[in-house]
Amino acid sequence: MASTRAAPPIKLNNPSLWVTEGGFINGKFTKGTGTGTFDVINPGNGKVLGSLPEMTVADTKEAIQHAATALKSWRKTSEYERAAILQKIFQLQMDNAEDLAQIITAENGKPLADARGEISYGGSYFSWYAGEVVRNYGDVIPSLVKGVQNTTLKQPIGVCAIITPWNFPNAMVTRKLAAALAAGNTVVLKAPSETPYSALALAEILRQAGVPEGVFNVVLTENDTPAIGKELCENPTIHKLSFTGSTRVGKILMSQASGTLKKLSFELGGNAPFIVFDDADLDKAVAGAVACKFRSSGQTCVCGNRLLVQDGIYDQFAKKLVEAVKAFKVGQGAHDGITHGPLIHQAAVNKVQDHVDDAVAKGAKVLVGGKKMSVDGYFYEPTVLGDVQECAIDQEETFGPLAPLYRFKTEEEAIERANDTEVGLAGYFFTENIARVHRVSAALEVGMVGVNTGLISQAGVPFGGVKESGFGREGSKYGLQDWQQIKLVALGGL
Ligand SMILES: NC(=O)c1ccc[n+]([C@@H]2O[C@H](COP(=O)([O-])OP(=O)(O)OC[C@H]3O[C@@H](n4cnc5c(N)ncnc54)[C@H](O)[C@@H]3O)[C@@H](O)[C@H]2O)c1
Ligand SMILES: O=CCCC(=O)O
Repeated sequence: MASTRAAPPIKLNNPSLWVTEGGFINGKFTKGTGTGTFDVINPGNGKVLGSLPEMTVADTKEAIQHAATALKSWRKTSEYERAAILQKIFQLQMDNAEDLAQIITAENGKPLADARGEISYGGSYFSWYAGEVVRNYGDVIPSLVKGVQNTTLKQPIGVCAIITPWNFPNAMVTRKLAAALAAGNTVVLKAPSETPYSALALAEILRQAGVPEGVFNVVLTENDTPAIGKELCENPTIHKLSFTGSTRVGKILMSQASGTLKKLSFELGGNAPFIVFDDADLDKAVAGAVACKFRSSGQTCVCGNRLLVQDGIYDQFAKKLVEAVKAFKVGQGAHDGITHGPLIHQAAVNKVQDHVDDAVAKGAKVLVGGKKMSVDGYFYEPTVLGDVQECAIDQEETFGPLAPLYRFKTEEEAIERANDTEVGLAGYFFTENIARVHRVSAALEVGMVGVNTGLISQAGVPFGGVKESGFGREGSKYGLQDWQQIKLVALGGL
């Protein structure tokens, strides 16, 4: 399979995971019918890591047709057969964990320790859904009418499209794909142009695991993203689109998908409040802020975006957070001892700078950081701003290593400010008061709440948002339902 490939630019134990031909259609890696290539950049040094072929709308249509053909037999496989394949994919992902992590770090920039964590996290969706799908029981529903038995069938939706972002090059795909395949669907993935090599490595893992041809397909593009996205939205053979990315793009896709009334699942942008009450355990709150705000250098959709800190604990929290941030080791993710890596590209660095400049112009103080780093690659100093007033961050996700501290006085004020945003993905708060735990958990307008923890994601829990953060849930038993149709069978004449 790998004989005509260029050697990987990074050291891999299993070089077959570095795919260079192009996308993956009907079980084969292919360049497709496009002309030209796009470059993939290592954000840790700004250098080109490799180039991959631009694929086309025609290639996307072909992938959809193969997925439709493959659906005919894949949907008839038993839950036990699909569970066995998912378990095999999990095992292969774990067997190749180090290589897959190296690929993530090379194209996304995150430190190797984080990339290794992503591979376990991403892999866990396959093992979790392997277990869940064989316990996917139906219903027998009491009948109002004599002689009728009501039962439900849970069936696959059909051919599904997946579009994912670059920030978790493996896990954002696997969280959708594992549930989609478990439910008996076939899939066409449009991979992010920043991190396509991880998506292709996953395709190779699925190929090695014996996933039948056409069940999983990958198309690649940078230039034709809007056209290929439109095809995935408008093609009548596709019955579901699952998208993770920005709210801006989510709105475009939703309007494009309306012509065929596709089922949609959207995991969109966030603007998470991170609230520290006076009665919080200070050390837990600081550790939570470091994990939540600075994970992946602030580039996760569930990162705290606004740190609301109560007056009585504000000064101690600010001091300890600044000390913790000063201890970060920022650099190329592949280098030893690095705790925080680069941002994905220059535009991301510029956005952090814009948010810092805007907040400072409106009265905020720089407590640490506050500047781009003058090194190769796309680095911004991990930053804490104090006494932040009304500014752009209130309504915009920074998606970078910037912790803005806002002071507040009362619980009511904190909740009102936390909810004063159009989006509602995650929210966090720290308190040792049990009544407050229940009150504030109920009051936050978000899909996920972390109480006394900055990390909430696991395969077994429902991940998703409210308001303009999207709809649908991934992971957990709800995540499987999102990839199924419920069909009533009313059997009469009994
Ligand atoms: N809720 C979640 O689970 C979650 C997870 C990760 C990231 N995100 C969000 O994603 C955003 C960051 O990622 P991004 O900047 O890459 O987002 P983005 O919306 O620009 O891109 C996401 C994906 O959509 C594709 N895309 C862009 N324009 C498109 C179009 N017109 N048609 C079809 N596809 C298109 C991109 O190529 C990429 O594959 C943040 O807002 C973040 O919060 C959300
Ligand atoms: O960036 C979004 C996903 C992050 C996670 O799954 O924890």
